[in-house]
Amino acid sequence: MTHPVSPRVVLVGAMGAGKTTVAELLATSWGVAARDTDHDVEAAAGKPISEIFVDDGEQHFRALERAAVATALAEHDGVLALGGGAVLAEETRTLLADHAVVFLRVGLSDAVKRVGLGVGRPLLLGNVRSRIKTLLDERTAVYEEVATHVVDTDGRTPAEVAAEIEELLR
Ligand SMILES: Nc1ncnc2c1ncn2[C@@H]1O[C@H](COP(=O)(O)OP(=O)(O)O)[C@@H](O)[C@H]1O
Ligand SMILES: O=C(O)C1=C[C@@H](OP(=O)(O)O)[C@@H](O)[C@H](O)C1
Ligand SMILES: [Mg+2]
Repeated sequence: MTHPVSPRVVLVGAMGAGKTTVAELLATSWGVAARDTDHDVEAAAGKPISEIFVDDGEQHFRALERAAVATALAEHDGVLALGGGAVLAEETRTLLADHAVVFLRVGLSDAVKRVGLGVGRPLLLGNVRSRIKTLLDERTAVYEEVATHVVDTDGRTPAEVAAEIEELLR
């Protein structure tokens, strides 16, 4: 790791992979802080993600997200969860290149079960299943590209996923 401050691990993957949930579990286990770029974006905008999309558009959300990721990578030394689309930005992929990055892999059917109606996730408006399928098809190769480790989450509890990450990074 070439940075004075760096997250112990950065979690990437699709909506419903469990990034936010597993980040909290890992951080608790390690006695460090969990941080989530979605929360940082909401704090910066002063409103929930769904409202940012409606009021300001996805492009504005992505700009706030790029800035939130860059700041968090530079100053957070705990566990960092990204939003599912953060890795679409080339700038973010470049910044991730010298970090420990775990791709939490989730298949279509578990992802659909976990996100429910998709409330709070504006990209899932409409048919949740077909939206997730499209996003998995478009993005899986990108998650693989940025990852230093891959962990399967299908049929496993968040605690099991967190335990595997601890083992991998031990
Ligand atoms: N391994 C898992 N098994 C079952 N449910 C999970 C798992 N991981 C997360 N969840 C649930 O799925 C939903 C989405 O999880 P979340 O952590 O917000 O995912 P992400 O941040 O990757 O979109 C939450 O309700 C969470 O409790
Ligand atoms: O995949 C995406 O483009 C998005 C994922 C969401 O985060 P989670 O992956 O934590 O749900 C959130 O950043 C926003 O709704 C867009
Ligand atoms: Mg999340």
